[in-house]
Amino acid sequence: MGTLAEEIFSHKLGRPVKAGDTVVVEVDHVMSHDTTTPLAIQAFRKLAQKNGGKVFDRSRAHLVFDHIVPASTIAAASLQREVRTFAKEQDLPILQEGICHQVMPEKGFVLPGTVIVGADSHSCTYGAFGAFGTGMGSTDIAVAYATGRSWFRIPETINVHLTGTLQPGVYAKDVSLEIVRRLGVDGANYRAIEYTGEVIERFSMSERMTFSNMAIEMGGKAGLIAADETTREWLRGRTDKEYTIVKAHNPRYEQVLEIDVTDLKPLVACPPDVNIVHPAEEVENIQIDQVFLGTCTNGRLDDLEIAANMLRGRKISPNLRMVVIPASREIYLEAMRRGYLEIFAEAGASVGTPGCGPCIGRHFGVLAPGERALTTMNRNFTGRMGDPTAEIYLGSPATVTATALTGHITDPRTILQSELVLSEAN
Ligand SMILES: CC(C)[C@H](C(=O)O)[C@@H](O)C(=O)O
Ligand code: SF4
Repeated sequence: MGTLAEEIFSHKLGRPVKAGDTVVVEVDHVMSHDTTTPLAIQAFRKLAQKNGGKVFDRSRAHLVFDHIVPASTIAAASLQREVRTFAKEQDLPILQEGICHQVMPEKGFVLPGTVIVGADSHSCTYGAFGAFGTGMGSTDIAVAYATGRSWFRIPETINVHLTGTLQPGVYAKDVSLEIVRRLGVDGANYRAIEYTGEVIERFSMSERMTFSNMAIEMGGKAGLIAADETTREWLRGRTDKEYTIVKAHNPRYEQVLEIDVTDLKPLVACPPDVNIVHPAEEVENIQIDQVFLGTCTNGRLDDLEIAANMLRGRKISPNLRMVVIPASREIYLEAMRRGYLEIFAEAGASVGTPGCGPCIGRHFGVLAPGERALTTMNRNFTGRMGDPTAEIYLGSPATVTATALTGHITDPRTILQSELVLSEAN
């Protein structure tokens, strides 16, 4: 009997546990990336001596290069060389084919009922698969690499229950922003968020990942969605491992937030916090210097498809730049086959290699003082994309693309209205 978080931990431990319990669990997978692995290595070297200096299980430890790839500075290149040396010592591959949170599921490492820890705050994305995924600091990750175990205080759960039907032009990202608006940036501190309801059930894995990904923007430890046939279908061909679909049973939630999505409009989060959310139509006069379509929140094939359908045969506004970065190589290749990359390039966008891109301002697409960006990212913190006086606005791929066409924040419904793309995209 319990919430999805309680059920996952009970399943892992083979005994019933509940929120508030502190447990030590054998983790299923451990992940760190190019910017967090160097620190983890330092801690690991101290900790792992008695293990013969080896990671607990080569098949469950994952080094991903995604944040600054290919390296853009000498400092980044040097740190990456350090990680490569470590990877050789440990006989571990380096996964350099996209954003960690996209690549981990694609490789079949994220399975329902499992526990996954990552040295990145958006490791909560794995919750979309009914896995307890959470971010940890590099030292905790070093412990997990050395021992294969982590300790957890099982979190209380906030249930976000979504009903109704989305209007054309309104997407999973808009609903996610509405949830942050209602709960606030610390409304789920140390809690798990469990997303339920007919809207979630209808959503694809990609859309579900957008929700789970943004749980941390409310302080959430995890953003859980019970696995179902949609999950099974997505995982088919990606793993031959057995897994158990764990569900909540008579859960006792700390709080329930019900949202009927029917009247929601396209939304934009304004700087400097993700919960400063306004309907796009109310902030339409804001001029934008750069739009960015990508990241672990919205850099997947369906996101690119929405943008490609809107940009086909058109040019972006001469007053801004557009950067498009597919979240993984798999997505990049499929987008290429479908002709999306060609549409982006012909429209005037810069298409980048899979990875985090401009998301943390350390690769390319950096903002100058006072510039404004509208992006599909999950965070709009001050200074994140470059100069601290630059401003970051967040929206759906459709809102970002509509804005690319006009040069100022634009409600995508004004562009989509007369188009077939409306019915295709929803
Ligand atoms: C660089 C990394 C530690 C960071 C995180 O943990 O989230 C980044 O991915 C981010 O999105 O801000
Ligand atoms: S895409 Fe952005 S939010 Fe996601 S892991 Fe990379 S830097 Fe973090």
